[in-house]
Amino acid sequence: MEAMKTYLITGGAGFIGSNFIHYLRKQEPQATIINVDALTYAGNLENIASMNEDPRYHFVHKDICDPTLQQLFQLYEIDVIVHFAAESHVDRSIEDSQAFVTTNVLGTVNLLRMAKEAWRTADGRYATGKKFLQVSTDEVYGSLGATGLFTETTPLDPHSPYAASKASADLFVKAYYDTHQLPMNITRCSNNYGPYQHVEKLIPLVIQKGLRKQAIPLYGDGLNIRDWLYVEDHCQAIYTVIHHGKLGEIYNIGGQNERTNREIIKTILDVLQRNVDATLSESLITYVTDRKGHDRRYGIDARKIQQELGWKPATPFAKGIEQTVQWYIENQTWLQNLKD
Ligand SMILES: NC(=O)c1ccc[n+]([C@@H]2O[C@H](COP(=O)([O-])OP(=O)(O)OC[C@H]3O[C@@H](n4cnc5c(N)ncnc54)[C@H](O)[C@@H]3O)[C@@H](O)[C@H]2O)c1
Ligand SMILES: Cc1cn([C@H]2C[C@H](O)[C@@H](COP(=O)(O)OP(=O)(O)O[C@H]3O[C@H](C)C(=O)[C@H](O)[C@H]3O)O2)c(=O)[nH]c1=O
Repeated sequence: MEAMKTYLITGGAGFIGSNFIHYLRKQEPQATIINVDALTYAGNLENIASMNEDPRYHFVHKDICDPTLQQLFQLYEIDVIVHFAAESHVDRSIEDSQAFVTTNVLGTVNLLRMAKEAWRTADGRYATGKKFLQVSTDEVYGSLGATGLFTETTPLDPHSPYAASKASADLFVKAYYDTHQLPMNITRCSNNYGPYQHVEKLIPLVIQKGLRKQAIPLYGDGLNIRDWLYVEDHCQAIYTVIHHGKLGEIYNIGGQNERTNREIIKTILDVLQRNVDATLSESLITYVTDRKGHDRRYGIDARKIQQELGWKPATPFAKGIEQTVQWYIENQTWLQNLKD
């Protein structure tokens, strides 16, 4: 039987990190889970409140740039680092990119240095079972035209400061593998949706505005395309890569579910009309000035993870969006309690 693992999760109070902690606990009831989160505006302890009584769960309120995090490697025999913590919102990175460089680049390098120090043995090798999992994004590849998909060998061509900071972090993770053989994988996923996502992001924003009958801002011509994946499917993909991913490899993750932003908004309004208010109308959609440098289309070729590791998305979009809208309807106080 495999020994119980100890996981260091960064950013576990955010959207995907908190969903991952719930997913991991279901898969491994005995695993030790350490959640390091600085609780920025995007971190919310309510997302993981159900873990509070769990004796094998430990919350550490710290910044990933803090060098004293090294102490955690003395306190615990950490096996896997799942690195979610990041400044994650493109619009904020356009306003001011400093925090993106600090957290996404310098914070990642701090973690890589600590993992190398803690995990490397005197002969320069690493014990089996150690892994640094860098949770990255398809935005590092830039933007697609009308055809084609991002593969793992698509050249990096980030456009927003957010994407540039994630691409830079990915390159440091790769450099630690190439130079120090630090055991790692990088995953690059498309747009996620589901419970606990901050209202600054398109899908929760549309649900909130719809519930309040307020104008829904749609950037540019509304025809930019994203490839949407239900967050639990992303969590399952990450878990699969942790356990079966070949060291040093990059895996794209996506839902084969491309939609225009206009289509996404209409779908959500349709769910709200059926469940909450039959009078809601598309007239709430308000075209606003486009995002600067707005990537036109993302589309993921996920054949590598599907064929080599056997992962595929389990949640059809119609089902995922219905249960997501339902979750926000039932958790409106969660929406109101968010920090700006
Ligand atoms: N949201 C998406 O659609 C998507 C898609 C692909 C990849 N990703 C990547 O997944 C990861 C998680 O994204 P998300 O949408 O859950 O983000 P999020 O903004 O919801 O959560 C980020 C979390 O990181 C924490 N954090 C931020 N700076 C920190 C610091 N310096 N030290 C410690 N903690 C810090 C925040 O408090 C928060 O809990 C990110 O790395 C992001 O790049 C996101
Ligand atoms: C907030 C908002 C967004 N939009 C548009 C802009 C995008 O074309 C699309 C989705 O925007 P959002 O900011 O929700 O997500 P992306 O910019 O695609 O980035 C997201 O997906 C990737 C993979 C990550 O890696 C990011 O962390 C994550 O935030 O809707 C609007 O039209 N109006 C709005 O008010």
